[in-house]
Amino acid sequence: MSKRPLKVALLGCGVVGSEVARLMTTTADDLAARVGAPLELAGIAVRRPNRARDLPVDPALFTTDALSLATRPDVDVVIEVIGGIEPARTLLLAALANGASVVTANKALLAEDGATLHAAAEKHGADLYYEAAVAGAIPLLRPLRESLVGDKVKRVLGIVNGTTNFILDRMDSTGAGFADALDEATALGYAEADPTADIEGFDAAAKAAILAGLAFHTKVTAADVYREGITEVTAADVASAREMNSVVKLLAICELDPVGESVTARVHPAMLPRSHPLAGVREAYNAVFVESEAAGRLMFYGPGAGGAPTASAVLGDLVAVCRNKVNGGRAPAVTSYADLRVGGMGEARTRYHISLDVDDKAGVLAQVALVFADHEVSIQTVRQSGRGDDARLVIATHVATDAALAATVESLRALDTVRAVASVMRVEGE
Ligand SMILES: NC(=O)C1=CN([C@@H]2O[C@H](COP(=O)(O)OP(=O)(O)OC[C@H]3O[C@@H](n4cnc5c(N)ncnc54)[C@H](OP(=O)(O)O)[C@@H]3O)[C@@H](O)[C@H]2O)C=CC1
Ligand SMILES: N[C@@H](CC=O)C(=O)O
Repeated sequence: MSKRPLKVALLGCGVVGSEVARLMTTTADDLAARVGAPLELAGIAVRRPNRARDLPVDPALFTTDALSLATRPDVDVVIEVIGGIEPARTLLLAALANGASVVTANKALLAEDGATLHAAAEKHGADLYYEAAVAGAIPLLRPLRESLVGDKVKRVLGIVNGTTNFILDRMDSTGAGFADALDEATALGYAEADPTADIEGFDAAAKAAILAGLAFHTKVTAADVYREGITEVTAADVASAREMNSVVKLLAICELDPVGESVTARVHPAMLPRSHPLAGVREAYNAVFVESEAAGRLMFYGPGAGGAPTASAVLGDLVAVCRNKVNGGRAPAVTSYADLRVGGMGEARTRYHISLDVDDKAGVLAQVALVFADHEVSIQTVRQSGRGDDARLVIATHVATDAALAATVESLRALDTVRAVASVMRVEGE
């Protein structure tokens, strides 16, 4: 084993960083054996150095001067688990310019400015690894970057946000309210520092951008991703889904068009039949299907958020970049040669379920059908349940444009036999 310890600067010591610090300390011998050199924590940058932290590390390691720590000449690797765009971007660019390799879990930054970080890593001969940025503990980015690089990926589809999956699962399985379920997800360390990023779909959109870029060898940013969060999903939507033996999930879908010229990436809630494999993904777990030409359909599944699971992915990257330091190598380059057109969602393929609370009278179906015909929107199936005040129609339809959907829903609302439009939900996987 090489005798010189590799020095590691840890930027951030919150939900993820504290588990990284704990595991680096408690598994130091194993990590040293796997790397071929001991790893030494050079310092830990935080905002509040005097905050009580129950960690087996020397309190003298804590500092508020993240920039000095990240650019210390003796630091070999910088781990960034602060989050957000700034100061993280400045710190990582300074660390890379200093020749340090970088491990980060920061999907927001990678999805906004990953190209600049990759260019800096390339220029300074340093590594940039970020397995923890997408789907927590699940090994997914390295399989895309390395294992599948000889294949042609055509589609990536899955659940990539633990917090929203936790909320939707609680609403479905225990009838919990949205706010209570979000509080629970936050207390468990799943949510972002500002949980708006989770519930409005920004976090999943950032992950979709990273996945699409790696899968299709092109540049995709979060701004390219069509995004809807789960704040509009109501208890009625979840109940409608349950009535139809379905669940509501927040999906991220990245697709290469059939001729391979353009890419779409979208994030939105959708109903999935309970028989669909993604419907069984509970709590803060994530699952992602990767469909490629030669391999076919692969499924990646595991804990998508939380301190220890995410720290596992960070430590995997840490060992990889340290091995590269010891052996004088570098990670395989991330390719973005394809320069594909990037767009949002293809509206023509949008399927919806529209649930109507109706008066249980003869003629209601004919009235509803006429509305769809008037707007030139085709009905795929109609299911009727309940009687009297509980009567409900669920109409599966294919809508070409958002305007046609809005006009159809407005006309349905105006019918005297329709008491309420209970939910309008996009559908996948039937
Ligand atoms: N939580 C999760 O399940 C997952 C998180 N991630 C990503 O990991 C990163 C960290 O997340 P998480 O641990 O949950 O976040 P936390 O909010 O729990 O921790 C953030 C840490 O950064 C420190 N910090 C904040 N601002 C500064 C600053 N200006 N200078 C130095 N330190 C600073 C905080 O210091 P102090 O402790 O003093 O407040 C805290 O230790 C984010 O990018 C997140 O998206 C990725 C996958 C899963
Ligand atoms: N807030 C994120 C954390 C992991 O990326 C999530 O809930 O998935």
